[in-house]
Amino acid sequence: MPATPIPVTVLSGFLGSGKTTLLRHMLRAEHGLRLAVIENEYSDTPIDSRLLGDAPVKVMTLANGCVCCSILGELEKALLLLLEKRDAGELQFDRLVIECTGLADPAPVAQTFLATPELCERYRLDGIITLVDAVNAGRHLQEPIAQAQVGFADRILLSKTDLVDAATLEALSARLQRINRQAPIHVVEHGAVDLGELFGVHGFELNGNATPRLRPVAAGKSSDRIATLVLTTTTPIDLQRLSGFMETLLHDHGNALLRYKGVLDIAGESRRMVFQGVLQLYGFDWDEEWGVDEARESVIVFIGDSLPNEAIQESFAALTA
Ligand SMILES: Nc1nc2c(ncn2[C@@H]2O[C@H](COP(=O)(O)OP(=O)(O)OP(=O)(O)O)[C@@H](O)[C@H]2O)c(=O)[nH]1
Repeated sequence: MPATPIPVTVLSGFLGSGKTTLLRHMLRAEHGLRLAVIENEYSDTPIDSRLLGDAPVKVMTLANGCVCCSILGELEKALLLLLEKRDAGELQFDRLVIECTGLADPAPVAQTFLATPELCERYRLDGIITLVDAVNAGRHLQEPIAQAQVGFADRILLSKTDLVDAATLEALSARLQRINRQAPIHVVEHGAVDLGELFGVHGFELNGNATPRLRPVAAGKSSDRIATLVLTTTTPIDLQRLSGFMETLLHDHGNALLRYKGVLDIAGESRRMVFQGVLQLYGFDWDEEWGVDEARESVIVFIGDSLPNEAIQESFAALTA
């Protein structure tokens, strides 16, 4: 029987946003999970300098049974090494957390799990968690990469909220929610947060989880590069025309579509169609049937980078015209 894939959480967030602080909390928390952590960066924190030597990958088992792995360079090598050691009974862990560097785009890390066959079988990308530093967010979010980190997230965590007033926090939450209307926002206090909110996200699975859940946003227009675009219609959509629409969109803007999810009412079909994707990688499937009295509605949510919203809305409207 194939082994159950190991769930993987990618931890992203701009420089100094509290990733290491959260990791420490994760490694200390009494959750009963055996975590493996990959620190995908070179930094001067004590844990790293102890781990890094000449070897590209160093693995250390912590006192509580968690595994900490530090790499210089290739993530794939570290992932395969962890599997090898786990299969040989040298390491035990049932969940993996990968800390990205503050300046990194989390997409390549996520794509490693979606596009590398040996890794897809043994690991399951569970979710991307992005930390946002409430004190420095104004400055950080001027950087497109910091906005992209928010755009890719399944969960957004706000750190250092103890240092800002309620109005600042509210304005920041509204801004983040406009960038990414799908991800719930949680406060993390010096790394402390309910881990139940962060693990078991199933953010990249189609069945039961592709239906977009839109968070309410305050009125106002987004001035950020990364923003959420929502397309809806109550008219059933022709499957072929939909395929054409998606193909064109992916061809023209594939690299700008950070995350997207949809549930669709397809003409002549009693089941709902669900799909989701990251950049050019996407999958779709037929899901449950629509209920007899259920109001059918197609909803697609794109979190995109500088998308021509009006043009996309027009071509979508033309599908059912
Ligand atoms: N006041 C306050 N400080 C915090 C909080 N979370 C983290 N910090 C502090 O913020 C600083 C940066 O935290 P780190 O956990 O090192 O951040 P990081 O994202 O790992 O940083 P890099 O790896 O350099 O990108 C540290 O001094 C933490 O103690 C918080 O909720 N409140």
